[in-house]
Amino acid sequence: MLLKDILYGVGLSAVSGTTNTMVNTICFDSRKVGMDDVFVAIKGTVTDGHKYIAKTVDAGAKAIVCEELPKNMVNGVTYLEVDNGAKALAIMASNFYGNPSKNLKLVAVTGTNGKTTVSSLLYQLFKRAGYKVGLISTIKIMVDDEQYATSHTTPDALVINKHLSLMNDAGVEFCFMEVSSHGIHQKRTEGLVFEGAIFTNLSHDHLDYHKTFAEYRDTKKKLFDNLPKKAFALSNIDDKNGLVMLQNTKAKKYTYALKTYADYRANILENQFHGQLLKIDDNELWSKLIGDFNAYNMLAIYATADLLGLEKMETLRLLSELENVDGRFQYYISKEKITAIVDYAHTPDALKNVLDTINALRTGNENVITVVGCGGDRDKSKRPVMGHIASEMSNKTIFTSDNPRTESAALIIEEMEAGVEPQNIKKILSIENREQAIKTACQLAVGNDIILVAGKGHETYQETNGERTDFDDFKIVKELLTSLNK
Ligand SMILES: CC(=O)N[C@H]1[C@@H](OP(=O)(O)OP(=O)(O)OC[C@H]2O[C@@H](n3ccc(=O)[nH]c3=O)[C@H](O)[C@@H]2O)O[C@H](CO)[C@@H](O)[C@@H]1O[C@H](C)C(=O)N[C@@H](C)C(=O)N[C@H](CCC(=O)O)C(=O)O
Ligand SMILES: Nc1ncnc2c1ncn2[C@@H]1O[C@H](COP(=O)(O)OP(=O)(O)OP(=O)(O)O)[C@@H](O)[C@H]1O
Ligand SMILES: N[C@H](CCC[C@H](N)C(=O)O)C(=O)O
Ligand SMILES: [Mg+2]
Repeated sequence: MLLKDILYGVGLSAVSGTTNTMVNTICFDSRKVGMDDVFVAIKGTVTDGHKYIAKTVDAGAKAIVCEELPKNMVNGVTYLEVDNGAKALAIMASNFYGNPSKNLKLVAVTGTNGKTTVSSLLYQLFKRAGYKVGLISTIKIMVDDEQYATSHTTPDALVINKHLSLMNDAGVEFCFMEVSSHGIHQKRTEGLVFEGAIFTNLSHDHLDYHKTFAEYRDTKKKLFDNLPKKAFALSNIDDKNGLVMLQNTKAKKYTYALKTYADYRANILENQFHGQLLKIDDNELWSKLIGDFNAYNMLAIYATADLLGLEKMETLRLLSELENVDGRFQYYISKEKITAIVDYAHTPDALKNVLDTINALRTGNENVITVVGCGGDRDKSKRPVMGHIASEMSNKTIFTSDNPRTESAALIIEEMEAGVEPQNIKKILSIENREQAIKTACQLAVGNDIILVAGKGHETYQETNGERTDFDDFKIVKELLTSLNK
């Protein structure tokens, strides 16, 4: 493709060389640069792409996009100076793939919890309504029925646009995508044209990366600030930051809530283990997904379907058919009626919500046994808080490992233990090996007890020192209960 076409809409502050030249592809990692590529230098959290410019020229790069022109420029190579490398990359990626977000209705879902649930269920609902649909989520990318693996909740701009372009080829009309705060901050979604954006909620997470809660909130808000006028901005105003998200947006504003007046409202009429009865817009609806948090998710989906033009009664009918997303309140009931629940709750708020939901469903003296850990190389400040919540809200808690990455699992567990209040200390155990921890929970459980295995949900690995070994909470807990003949 012609370099000048890739650069359309990228503000250039200095140019050396010609842009009227063909380039092969766009690259932002020097280790992957090949002949005739354009390399975009990005300042990252670990290193700075600008350090590798000379290397990429040696590897055959035909053009360099950077925030400061290097002192030594090689003849025949085009150097382009931009304000922000990450932003330039996103716009270039969009141009390179033919601005695919313009050819479908792209809806962003942001918030601390519920992004995967809301976007995956919207995908399911629109599929059931007969449309061709796309999904970009933590679990997978779907180009209608075609599945692709993914490594990020919000992938880099090249991956996003490549898959959106595949969606264009497949005739996809609607695409639902998770937009994480890392994604917004690193400008992975810059240059995308959104039809609308949904805010689910905001609570404690990623304070290692964003430093303060205000910065974390303002990063999420940017998604709404940048929406076009014709888009919709849909926000949960029961959340105390719900209105903040809408403050400066040009888009059409819509609200949803369970507890206060809003454009879209719902009530929970009945809550059972197998589902809940909701009232949305004066119509009753049976949802297979339980818990107050899923009432919010259902309402967000209903509102979005309405804003995208689906017929309300049809939406209500389809909502009642939706199935749980993998690893989100996924449960198994054993022979002895022990219920094992696997849930991706990896933030204090999610853990509290799941335990609230479980505790509200208890009918007798059954025990709740929670197995939980916290990820390594991620927000450390959530560890004691999650330790406190688990031990306070369960009869027995087993702290264990959850992707320790480069940290010591034992030290992470100690940080969780630090949050346990004196009266709860006798309720906790710490077993570093996650399989052993789950096994102990299974051994302790008797008929009607509930085992919650939290934090990894759909994940099928355990990551230690950069190595991933197979690990699947749901499979393991089910196998253990069976082998223990429970
Ligand atoms: C902290 C973080 O988000 N890091 C992301 C970031 O990497 P980075 O800033 O560390 O990059 P870096 O290593 O400093 O390198 C800077 C630049 O130099 C380049 N480089 C580097 C080395 C070299 O030899 N040559 C070279 O050119 C790199 O390609 C990069 O362009 O940019 C990379 C490319 O897009 C991402 O893959 C990487 O995600 C890492 C792996 C990650 O774990 N991210 C997680 C925390 C994340 O993004 N999570 C959110 C979900 C959060 C949620 O659930 O809410 C997500 O959206 O997935
Ligand atoms: N609307 C919600 N409000 C609060 N908690 C929720 C909500 N929806 C789901 N949860 C809880 O949070 C967990 C994670 O949900 P989900 O995977 O949908 O969130 P996410 O925002 O995609 O997370 P991530 O940031 O890791 O991608 C669930 O397993 C459940 O415990
Ligand atoms: N999207 C979340 C996933 C956390 C899941 C947990 N199992 C872990 O590995 O920490 C994050 O990047 O913080
Ligand atoms: Mg997600």
